Amino acid sequence: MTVRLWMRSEVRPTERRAPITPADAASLVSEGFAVTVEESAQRVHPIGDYAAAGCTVAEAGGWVDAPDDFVVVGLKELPDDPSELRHRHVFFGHAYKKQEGAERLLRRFDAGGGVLLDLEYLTDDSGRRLAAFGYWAGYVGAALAVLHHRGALDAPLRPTSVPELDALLAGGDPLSAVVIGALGRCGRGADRALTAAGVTPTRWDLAETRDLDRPALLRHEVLVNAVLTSEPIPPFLRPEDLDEPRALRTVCDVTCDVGSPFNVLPIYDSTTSWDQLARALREEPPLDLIAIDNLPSLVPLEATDAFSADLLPLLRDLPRATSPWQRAERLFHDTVTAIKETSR
Ligand SMILES: NC(=O)c1ccc[n+]([C@@H]2O[C@H](COP(=O)([O-])OP(=O)(O)OC[C@H]3O[C@@H](n4cnc5c(N)ncnc54)[C@H](O)[C@@H]3O)[C@@H](O)[C@H]2O)c1
Repeated sequence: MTVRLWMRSEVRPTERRAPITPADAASLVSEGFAVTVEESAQRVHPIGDYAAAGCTVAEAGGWVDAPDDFVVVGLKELPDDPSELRHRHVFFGHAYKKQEGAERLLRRFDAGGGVLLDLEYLTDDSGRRLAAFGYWAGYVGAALAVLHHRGALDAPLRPTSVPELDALLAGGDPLSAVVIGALGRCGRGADRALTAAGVTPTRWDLAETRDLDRPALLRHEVLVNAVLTSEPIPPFLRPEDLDEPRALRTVCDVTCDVGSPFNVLPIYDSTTSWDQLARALREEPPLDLIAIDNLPSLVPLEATDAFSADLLPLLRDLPRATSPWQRAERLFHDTVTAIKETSR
């Protein structure tokens, strides 16, 4: 049976990324998938490239009326309507950590008989995520940290590209930087930006933070935090550490776990944004924080291409319902069941 995919347009006007590139859509079409792509005013790849790849073009928001067997693929949130969701949807639902609106979203699926196959929970057998934007998030986070530190960046930020950022990073004054979570996706991306800036960072991962040396951390001018932890660990910096002697002037928290019990940087209480890039945590000596939670959207082309390359093999496996898809579906059903039981 032909698997029919429907790539929807994103609701957020600043979201230029897409989960599937035209080239990867062409591969799917050549392998027997039917791929429909909605028009979008802001998507980084033009709709004509998808049409040329053999995709059917539909108007923005048309997925709502698509036949039941379509698998609807997107990245970020769905619009508030319809109230009942009857398709299988692949996107980042942000629905399993008690986020705002999570229960309402899951109830919409339950009411319509649809299923959320959450991109964040497509994992291999060891629990590692298979499709993620981390590399370019870390790259952009470190690039913003360096450029802000050098006074070379003005808000509001606008989507740009890696060659443009590389050019801005090249040739500035040397600085000292530490990346924590250096071996992960974001950490490796941060390393790339720092290298482009002529900086060889101190690279810390699990082994180097086991016996945390905070004074050593504070001796760096720039900190890029890129850890992913699923258990509470001692914070890397606490508010009182900021009043110790320090060279540290700029913190970029790529992890952005503000408000979570796993937060390793409980030195701030709200994120920054494209409009307000940085916030002062201390005045004398200064210490600025960057904590932007949609970093990869700032390099939409590179982020889209990398993500689609991750997602393509998973989409190919969709008809066979391989274990990542089974786990994602089980998580959805288990969570919906738990919600219904607690509200009984
Ligand atoms: N701000 C954004 O726009 C954005 C975008 C994508 C990802 N993220 C976030 O960035 C974080 C990292 O994501 P990732 O894909 O790079 O994860 P990852 O799993 O690839 O890497 C995380 C790294 O952190 C390390 N780590 C874990 N605990 C540590 C500790 N106590 N000390 C030092 N290192 C430790 C791990 O060993 C690993 O190398 C996640 O929280 C993710 O949600 C943010």
